[in-house]
Amino acid sequence: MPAQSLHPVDTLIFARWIIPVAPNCTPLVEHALAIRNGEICAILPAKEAEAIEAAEVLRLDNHVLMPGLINAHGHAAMSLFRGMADDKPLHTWLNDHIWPAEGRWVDEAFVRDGCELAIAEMLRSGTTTFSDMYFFPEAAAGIIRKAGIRAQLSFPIFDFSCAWGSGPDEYLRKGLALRDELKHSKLITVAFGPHAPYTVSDDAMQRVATLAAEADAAIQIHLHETQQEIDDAVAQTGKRPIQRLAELGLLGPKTQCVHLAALNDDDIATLANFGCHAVHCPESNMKLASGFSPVEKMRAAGINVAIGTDGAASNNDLDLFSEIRSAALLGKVVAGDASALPDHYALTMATLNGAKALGIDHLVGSLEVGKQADVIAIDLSALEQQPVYSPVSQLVYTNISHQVRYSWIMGRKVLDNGELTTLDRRDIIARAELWRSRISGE
Ligand SMILES: CSC[C@H]1O[C@@H](n2cnc3c(O)ncnc32)[C@H](O)[C@@H]1O
Ligand SMILES: [Zn+2]
Repeated sequence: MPAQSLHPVDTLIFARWIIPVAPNCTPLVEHALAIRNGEICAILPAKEAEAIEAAEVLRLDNHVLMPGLINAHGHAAMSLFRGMADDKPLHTWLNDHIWPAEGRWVDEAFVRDGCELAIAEMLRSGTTTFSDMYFFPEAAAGIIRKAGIRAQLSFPIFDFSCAWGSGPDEYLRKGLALRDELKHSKLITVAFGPHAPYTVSDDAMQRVATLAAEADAAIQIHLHETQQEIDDAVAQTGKRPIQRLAELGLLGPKTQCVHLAALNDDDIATLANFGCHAVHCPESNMKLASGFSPVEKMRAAGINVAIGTDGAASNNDLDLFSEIRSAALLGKVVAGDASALPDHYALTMATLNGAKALGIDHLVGSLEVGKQADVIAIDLSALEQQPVYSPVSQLVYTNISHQVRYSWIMGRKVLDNGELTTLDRRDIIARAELWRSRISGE
């Protein structure tokens, strides 16, 4: 597109490198990206871009521009439980610590404050889209709107009562009402969030499958997280959870399967046949000693694999760049092959693959003309990144998240030279400390 036809644009960003992710991660050197009405309207060599008129121009020497990161699984409000129950295996962590604490503390105010803390952390470390599965998703939606971040809200469904509702009937009614309320939202989508095979009955699973198909909605579920989950299921039902979900109609191209840290080759073939997406959470899987996800085998089978942090109570941060690095390193160990999970694939998992998993790859996940301007800028001039042979390598293998300087979501600047523009960092920290002292009984 000739530069003259682009006048005027809202934002014009010159950068040393642009990593578009699609068609690939090969960096464009000394290029510029132009934004108009929240969309990317041009990516062109810097020299040509000088002719473009813009309301705002940024010249980011030694920065790399790339698509905002997509955290495909988490429980944002659990940030307020960060560090509360460490060094325990999943089932002890959940049954003896987290579920009792949630029963005691989680209400709308907890979700609002925890969600705001999580979003602030995610924005500061380069995430522009996240997927959340937690109680009071309406409260999360309010904070998401305030922050200006993009999100998928997977409303929770399980067989038990909680502060948000009495059981599957109420969860489905409230979740569908939220989906209806947000149907015109440009930033939020609403998905079904059946918690896990071991907390949702066959009847509730079937209702989720039917209602999600009717609504053409996505489903996100914790699945095959530990070998114990599978052994218990086989003992109780005679079936592996993936097989049971396949029979109940839960698996399909809109199903996002989180963890998958205990899989055999038949499980992988089933997920691939149904076109399911995988969400890999390497740090949570390691911290809870849940298992190893065979990412390379899933990739070879044609499964789209995205990345998530899980909640900050099992990670213990929401830094997706560090998750990318963990995924790349662990992928090599699990495959027994140093060439497994190469840097460009790890970066794609946290961007375009995340967008595909959440069904929003027509909008975000790569820097392409016509896509929404969800863009981040990372400064590669710090000592810890020198020398820069390859910006993709620096992003994946060095400690980079503190170098995220700018972030735009739908063209709106939400991180400006490292400062949040929509949220008050000090106020968020003060409220987190209040929750800590309340929960600690001080
Ligand atoms: C029903 S809201 C979500 C529910 O999930 C719990 N949770 C957090 N992390 C995990 C995990 O790794 N596996 C299973 N369940 C998890 C969270 O505490 C909420 O109760
Ligand atoms: Zn989870």
